[in-house]
Amino acid sequence: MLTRIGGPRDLDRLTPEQLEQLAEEIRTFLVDAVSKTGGHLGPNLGVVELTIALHRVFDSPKDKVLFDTGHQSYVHKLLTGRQDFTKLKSKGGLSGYPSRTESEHDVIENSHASTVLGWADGLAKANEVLGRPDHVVAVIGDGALTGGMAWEALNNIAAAKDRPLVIVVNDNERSYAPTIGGLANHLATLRTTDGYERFLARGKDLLERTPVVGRPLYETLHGAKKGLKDFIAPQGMFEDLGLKYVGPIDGHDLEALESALQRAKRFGGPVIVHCLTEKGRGYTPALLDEADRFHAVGKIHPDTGLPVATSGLDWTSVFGEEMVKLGKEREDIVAITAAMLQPVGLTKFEKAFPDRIYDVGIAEQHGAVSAAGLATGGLHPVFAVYATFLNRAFDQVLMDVALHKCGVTFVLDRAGVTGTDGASHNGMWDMSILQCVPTLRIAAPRDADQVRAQLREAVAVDDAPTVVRFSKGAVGPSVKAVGTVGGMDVLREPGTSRPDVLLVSIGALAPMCLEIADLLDAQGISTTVVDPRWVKPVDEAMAPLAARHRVVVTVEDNSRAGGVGSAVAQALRDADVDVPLRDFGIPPVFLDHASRKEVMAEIGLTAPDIARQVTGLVAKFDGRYETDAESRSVVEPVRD
Ligand SMILES: Cc1ncc(C[n+]2csc(CCOP(=O)(O)OP(=O)(O)O)c2C)c(N)n1
Ligand SMILES: CC(=O)[C@@H](O)[C@H](O)COP(=O)(O)O
Ligand SMILES: [Mg+2]
Repeated sequence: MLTRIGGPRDLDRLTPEQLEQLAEEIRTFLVDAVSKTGGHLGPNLGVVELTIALHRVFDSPKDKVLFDTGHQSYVHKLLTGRQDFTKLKSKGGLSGYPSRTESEHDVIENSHASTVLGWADGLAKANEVLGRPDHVVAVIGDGALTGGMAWEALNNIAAAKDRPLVIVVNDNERSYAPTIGGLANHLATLRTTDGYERFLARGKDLLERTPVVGRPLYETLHGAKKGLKDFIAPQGMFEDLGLKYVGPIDGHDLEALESALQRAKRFGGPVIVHCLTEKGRGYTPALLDEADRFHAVGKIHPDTGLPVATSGLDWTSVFGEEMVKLGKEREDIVAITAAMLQPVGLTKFEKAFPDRIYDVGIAEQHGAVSAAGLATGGLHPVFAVYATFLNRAFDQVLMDVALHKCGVTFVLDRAGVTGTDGASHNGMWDMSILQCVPTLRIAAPRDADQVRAQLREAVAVDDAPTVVRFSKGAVGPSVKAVGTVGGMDVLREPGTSRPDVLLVSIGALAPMCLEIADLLDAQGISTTVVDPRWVKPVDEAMAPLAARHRVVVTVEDNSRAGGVGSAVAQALRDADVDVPLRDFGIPPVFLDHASRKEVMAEIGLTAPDIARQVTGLVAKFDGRYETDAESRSVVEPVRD
């Protein structure tokens, strides 16, 4: 059945039995395909019937079918002519999210949550201004609904009672973990609405059979029905906003879904269709996964759901383990997650200190502001969040945390190129946007030992924000310092008092920088490799050290635009050290999905690429030195 679907209109001729068969085939396909490639298996298993119904009731691409976060758009892809999942999330294969270059049916490409309603509001307004009778349908998860932007949009959408817009709430009661907060509770009461209806029906029947008092009592109660309903199932929130509410609908009942979506389509104004779905539906290993219902899996055995390959020690675990130790040592340390407890490594901390961890939902801005409150209240919050998701909380870091001198530590996981989740997931902006936050300090640990050490240094700062940022996946080899200069670690001495290159190695790129030094050495070029550890502010010893070299090279897993390289260059200028500097990093472009290794090669962040360019650079400058040679090296030996 599935292979006969080349586009949404092929769904129209299917009988109810064939639609059920199609749903079954899609689930089988998803488990089979995604177990081979990895991806968002759980979320997509939960939206099979919903996506089929959406594409039967609405006419994409004329009607716009939008997905929040986009990780649950695999079924949409299958129904819109894309059924080769063999290279899902790999270079040259399908993106794990909607992609305009893939299909005219795709609109929102970024994977940052809670934006779909804003998009929908804009598109609906455009239809209105341009007189287009087309529909806009926005699918938003209960998790994404915990993001503030969703409510900013709802507030605007509700203001236009006659502007058609269909909002489908895909309510599976989970982000990764069960969704938190007042909204989740509200949605939960709505789920009991049909229980409420049964309660009313029973009550009416009983009262009508009760002689004398029954009827008048029923009339009184019926009059109180609105109040009663709001009490038992307060769906008033949406209706009070001026939004028509349809639901709750069984999100796996194709007939019920189509009927509700047809009603919504005809409504002629903003309408919410509240669908109850099951994340991981139809696949037992996902349903049994209490942590996150196989929200995002790697390659797994399809029959057991067990990972095909076990990964070694990863950055996230090193952080998580150290947090538990810190939690035992300091009662003032609390943790914050934005709906990603397990992915950011706080599961053990939560088990050890259940009263000292806060899951704020997908609400990074609130996470940052509440951290300012926690710090002002005498605690030291550690907000663990993916680097790319902190972008949206920049103003809160600047104006709430830093301006008020709050001791808050932001731990940025997935910093640098992550690759397979595409452009919006790379943690490539943090060391640029945070450069301009006064008093904020940034640590970029190079290995597990440095994560532990720098996390401790960070939580020791109680009057300014600190940031500790590290990569995705397995942590690299331990890289020992051979000396120190100022607060910086020397990873390789040049072996001469007249070294050619000062190579500034940032964070996890230390092994690559040592490889660059080896390649330069083979060319007869001497190199000092230094790891600043704290990249913001630039260490005071950097400029004098640079002055003792012919050229300076910085290498970072962050955008070149306003990154550490720019900051070092500025520090040299401020110190009147006029040594040629080349900064290597991520170009300020959106990077197509591919493996991290492939992306790093594409952007030239590899040892051979950089060594080749540095060789040319050294040859270009005739060796003019800023300072006369001093007999003694400025490197302090590491005392064991
Ligand atoms: C701003 C932002 N923060 C965090 C994430 C990570 N993330 C991706 S999907 C997800 C959960 C989404 O839950 P929901 O909207 O209910 O969709 P479901 O997976 O349940 O279908 C989270 C937290 C994100 N994509 N964007
Ligand atoms: C869609 C989303 O934002 C997350 O699910 C993300 O894809 C997970 O990324 P990791 O696989 O790096 O944890
Ligand atoms: Mg959900």
